[in-house]
Amino acid sequence: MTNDRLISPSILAADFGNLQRDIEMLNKSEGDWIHVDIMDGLFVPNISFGFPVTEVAYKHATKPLDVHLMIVDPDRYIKRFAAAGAAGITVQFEACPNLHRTVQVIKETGCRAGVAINPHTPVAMLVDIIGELDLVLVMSVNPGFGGQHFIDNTYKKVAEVKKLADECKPDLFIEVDGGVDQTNAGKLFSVGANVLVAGSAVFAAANPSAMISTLKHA
Ligand SMILES: O=C(CO)[C@H](O)[C@H](O)COP(=O)(O)O
Ligand SMILES: [Co+2]
Repeated sequence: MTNDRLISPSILAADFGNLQRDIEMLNKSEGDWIHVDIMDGLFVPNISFGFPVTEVAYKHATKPLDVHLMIVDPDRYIKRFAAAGAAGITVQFEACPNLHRTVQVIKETGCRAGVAINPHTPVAMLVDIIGELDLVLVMSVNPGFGGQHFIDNTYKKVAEVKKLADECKPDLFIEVDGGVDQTNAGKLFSVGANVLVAGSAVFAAANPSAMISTLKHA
């Protein structure tokens, strides 16, 4: 497995009536992680799901769960998502007034620690914490819903994260989430992303597994 072109399909777009089937499809695909989107109706204007669905995903998955917390005050729930099976936990920069502490709490659980930045948040806000992180997630839509249109300014932001990472954190995972499909995946990898999340592009495809391969080799 190469480490520079990972795909993290989002189960937000899966068929929840057939979640086990969809996760088994992901297990057999070229996907690397399984992205789990947690929305609380406060940080974002939508509610997705919580611990029971995460536990079901963990029960059936043979791949690491990449948990994306779009919730206010995430410190309250980090340990519970770790116990539910997360391999990595990403919090939103905008939801964390004491971000170093939050990152420390994630690391104490043994999970990979990630921070996501919304489309309006400058990459420069991460300068004083990037050395502590395992992953930076550049949101390429405003979080809260699947199936949104990719924001083109993301390419510039990914290149900025890559430049920072080259200076102080060369093994950083640089992930992009929102509106990722076969029209932008290749360019995202070329500007420095090494993990792409895809929900709609995968699960709306006639052959989701083949779409994962298309994105991985874009
Ligand atoms: O975090 C998210 C939304 O806030 C999702 O991970 C993202 O939207 C994936 O869905 P799609 O590929 O359909 O845009
Ligand atoms: Co997400």
